[in-house]
Amino acid sequence: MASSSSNVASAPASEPVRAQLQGAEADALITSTDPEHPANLICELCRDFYTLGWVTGTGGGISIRHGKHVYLAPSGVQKERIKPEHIFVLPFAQSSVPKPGSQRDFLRIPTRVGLKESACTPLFWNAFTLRSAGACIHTHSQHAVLLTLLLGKSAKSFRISHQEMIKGVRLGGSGKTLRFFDTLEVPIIENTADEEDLTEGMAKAMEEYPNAAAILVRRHGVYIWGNTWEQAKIQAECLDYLFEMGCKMIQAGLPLVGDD
Ligand SMILES: CSCCC(=O)C(=O)COP(=O)(O)O
Ligand SMILES: [Zn+2]
Repeated sequence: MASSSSNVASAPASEPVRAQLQGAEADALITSTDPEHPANLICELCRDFYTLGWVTGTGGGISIRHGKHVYLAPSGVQKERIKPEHIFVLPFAQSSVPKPGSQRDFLRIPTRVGLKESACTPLFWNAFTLRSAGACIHTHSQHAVLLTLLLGKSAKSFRISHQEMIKGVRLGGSGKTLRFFDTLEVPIIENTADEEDLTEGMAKAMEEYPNAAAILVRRHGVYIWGNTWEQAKIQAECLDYLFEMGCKMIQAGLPLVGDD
């Protein structure tokens, strides 16, 4: 991996090219003093997620859909170090799911030379198109990964009930919040050699489990979405808590469903 893509701090800058290729419109999409602007938020949230162990070692991240655009971090970079000028912006209105790299000319600015969009782009797109999500989070949380291992190879989903934190999770990720007596179910799909090859499996699981608020990927992590970045974050926190609880309950020999 080139040093420019392994550490965003060393991404090359090129002022003459910048003048040619970076128009005011392009600048406006990623430059804002508003901390709630998606380009600023993604950087802040990635730092927070890093401290939780969700996006260490470059993997994982968050994408936010804002109006006609989708904001994404670069691939293979230290997510806790990205700056707004490294954020990619893709048009949301398009017929097909974008493959990383395919949209590179949409908003090319020199701070992104040597960088490409997150490999999770087509998976984030599943959440935007199949659930009308406003944000999608991908974590490599050890709670998610260990849970998929403790449940065993044949487990197609994680089910849990009678936990207060279930009430922070929404039906299908974007509907009404679940209630204490509801059973939460999160499908599990098998990992693939490359992130983007998970796209079809994730879409299939989302269709088979319309009430699921997330998709676990065995030995890899989880994709979680919400109507807004705030809702996606709340659900990611509640689900991660439930994944951790699930691991501990399995290890303690306690049933996950029921109140025995
Ligand atoms: C050690 S990360 C392996 C690739 C991965 O799982 C991932 O989520 C990559 O995301 P990126 O945004 O860096 O393309
Ligand atoms: Zn990943």
